[in-house]
Amino acid sequence: MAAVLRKLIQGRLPALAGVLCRRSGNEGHLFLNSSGSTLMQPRCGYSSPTESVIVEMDKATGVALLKLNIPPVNSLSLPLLTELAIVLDKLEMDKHCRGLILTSAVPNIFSAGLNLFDMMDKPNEHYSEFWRAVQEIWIKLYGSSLANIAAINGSSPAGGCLLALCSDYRIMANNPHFTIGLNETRLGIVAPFWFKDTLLNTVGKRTTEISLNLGALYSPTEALSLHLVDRLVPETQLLSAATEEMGRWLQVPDHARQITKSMIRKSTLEGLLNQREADIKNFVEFISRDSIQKSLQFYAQSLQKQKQHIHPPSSSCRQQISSVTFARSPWYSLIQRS
Ligand SMILES: CCCCCCCC/C=C\C=C\CC(=O)SCCNC(=O)CCNC(=O)[C@H](O)C(C)(C)COP(=O)(O)OP(=O)(O)OC[C@H]1O[C@@H](n2cnc3c(N)ncnc32)[C@H](O)[C@@H]1OP(=O)(O)O
Repeated sequence: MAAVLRKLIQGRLPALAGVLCRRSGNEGHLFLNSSGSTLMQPRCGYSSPTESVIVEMDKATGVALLKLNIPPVNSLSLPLLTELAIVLDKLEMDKHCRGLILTSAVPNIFSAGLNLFDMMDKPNEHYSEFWRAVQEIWIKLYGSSLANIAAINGSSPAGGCLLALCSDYRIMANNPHFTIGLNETRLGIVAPFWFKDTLLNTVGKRTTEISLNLGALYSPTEALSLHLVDRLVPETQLLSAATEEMGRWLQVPDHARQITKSMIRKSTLEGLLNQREADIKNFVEFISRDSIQKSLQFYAQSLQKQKQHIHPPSSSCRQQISSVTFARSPWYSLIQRS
C-alpha cells in the first residue's frame, strides 16, 4: 500500500477515532448522532431520528453501506463532516472492511453539497474550521484504500457531486428529475482547485472547462454521456447494482488495487496536502468578502422563494422546480459537439 494512502489514514482525528460503537443485537451496524457528545453515551448509535450517518456492515463480504441521513437535503454541515470523518477513519482501520458503498437515506437527494449556512454570516474562525473539515473529507474519500462505489439515489449538486466523484465507480438512479454537477459559479462562488482536479481527472479537460465555467447541472443521461457517472439503473435496482459492481472490484487483490489507485490519485492528493493552510486562508479570504456573502444570501433566499411560489409545495412539485431551475442546460449541446 503506497505511503500516501496510509499517511492520509493515520493520525487524523485521533481523539475521536474509536468512539464509534457497534449496536448490540444488531451486529455490524454503526450509528452516529449529529451531536458529537452523544457519541460517548452508552446508547450511542441506536435508531434515533437524529442519526446522521448510518453504516451497515456486511461482515460476510467486508462491504460497508454508508447512508447520509440529514433531511431535508443532506447538506454537508460542520457536524456532519466531522462525523463522516470519524466513520471513514473507523472503516479504514477495520481490517475486515474492503469496500464502501456511499448513498443517501434521504429520498430524492444524494447530497445538496456544502451547507450554505456554514459559509454565511460566520466569524473567520468558523470558516476556517469548516473548510478544514471539507478538505479532510475529500482527502479521506479520494485517498481511501477501500474500493468505493457511489450509489447516487438523488440530486447531487456541488459538494454532493464532489463526494460522488471521490468514488472509484458511480452508479446513478435513472430519474430525469435528479441532477448532478459542480454548479458553484451559479452561486457566485468558485470551485476550489482540488474540486476542479477531481472533476478533471474524471471527465477530461474540455468537459471540465465547460461544466465548471457554466456551473452546469446534468440529468443522469447527460452525466452518463459525459462519464461523470459510469452507469444508470432504475432507482429500485440501485443498491443491488452497486453491490454487484462491488463484487467485481473485490475480485482484485486489495494491495494491487490500492497501489494502482494511489499511483493514479497521488499527485492530485498531494496538490492539496502540500498547501492545506494556504487553501484554508484563500477560502476564508474569499468567502468573507461582502460581495460573496451577498451572492450566497441571494442564492439561499432564492431556494426558499421557489417554495413560496407554490402552495402547498408537494415534493413532486419541488423536484420539478429544482430541475427546471438548474438542470436544462443549453450548453450541454456544446459539450456534445466537443
Ligand atoms: C480565489 C479563489 C478562491 C477559491 C475559494 C473556494 C471557495 C469555494 C466555496 C464554496 C464551495 C462550495 C461548494 C458547495 O457545495 S456550495 C452548495 C451548493 N449547493 C447547491 O447549490 C444546492 C442547493 N439546493 C438545491 O438545489 C435543492 O435544495 C435540491 C438539493 C435540488 C433539493 O431540492 P428540493 O427537494 O426541492 O428541496 P429545497 O430546495 O426545497 O430545500 C429544502 C431545504 O433545504 C435547504 N437547502 C437546500 N440546499 C441547501 C444547502 N446546500 N445548504 C443548506 N440548506 C440547503 C433549502 O433552503 C430548504 O430550506 P427550508 O426548508 O428552510 O426552506
